[in-house]
Amino acid sequence: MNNQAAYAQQQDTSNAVVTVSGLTKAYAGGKTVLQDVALSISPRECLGIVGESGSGKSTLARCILTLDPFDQGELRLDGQSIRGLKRSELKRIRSRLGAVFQHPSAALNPRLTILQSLLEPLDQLKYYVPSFMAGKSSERRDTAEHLLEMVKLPASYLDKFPHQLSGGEKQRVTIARAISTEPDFIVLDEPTASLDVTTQATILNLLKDLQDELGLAYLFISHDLAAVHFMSDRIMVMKEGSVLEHFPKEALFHSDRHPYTQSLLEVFSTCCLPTEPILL
Ligand SMILES: Nc1ncnc2c1ncn2[C@@H]1O[C@H](COP(=O)(O)OP(=O)(O)OP(=O)(O)O)[C@@H](O)[C@H]1O
Repeated sequence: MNNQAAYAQQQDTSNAVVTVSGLTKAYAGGKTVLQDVALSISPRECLGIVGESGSGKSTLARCILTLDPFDQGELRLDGQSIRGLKRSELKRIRSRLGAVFQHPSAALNPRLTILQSLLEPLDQLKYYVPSFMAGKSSERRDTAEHLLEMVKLPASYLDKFPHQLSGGEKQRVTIARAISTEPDFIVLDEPTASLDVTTQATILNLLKDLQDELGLAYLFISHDLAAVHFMSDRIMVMKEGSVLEHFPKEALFHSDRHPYTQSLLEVFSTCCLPTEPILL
């Protein structure tokens, strides 16, 4: 057994919020984009995924979010296999998942106020009262105000439209929306890639604080190796749809890393990392 297989086998998957095994997918008429992918994510844990463009990171995220079908393998969310689930069961499971993507402008309907956008997911769960509002007001506006407070935006933003917010503020709104239904697990697919460096750091810190406060598990996808190192407990490297290696984050800079991982580090340090591996 190689180190990689031994490390994967050490993961305790008994209470994992997400478990993927043997996941394989090809787009219609195209080549295989995911090949025998396996991973698990425990409660309160962050798994970082890195790999060059086109290596299948976002496709994997979409499969885990049940937004894309896959051809082979198994996906378990909160211990339950999604295979053969009824629509109502899938809807309930989906409400336990959150997602934050690269472009907040694309994620927010320009014609809706921040109040309307924020409450879209909760509106779909008709009788659900989030625990953070238990014993408090059941007014929608109060719930939305509380969500904005959690991402450090003032209540006055509720009546604004997305074009009146900066990129970082819009991303805070999408984060507030992602946590509104109290998911256990959130996919963060390049959540800071469209933001300037200072805003990137504040958003990453916010995501870390929310993870601690709410006990969230994350799947964090990024080309920014410093950000992945900062956010993640474990790191998985993907190449051409397969998992190349998988290690605790402390081992990112070890000399026995796969040559491909070392080449990612080299490219990153040349373009983005002049002195220190961690910017935050
Ligand atoms: N809807 C689609 N139809 C067909 N092929 C697709 C589709 N979406 C992605 N692909 C292909 O699947 C492969 C993996 O794409 P994916 O977006 O998952 O990679 P990625 O690692 O997330 O890339 P990036 O870092 O650039 O976001 C690529 O070859 C891409 O062209």
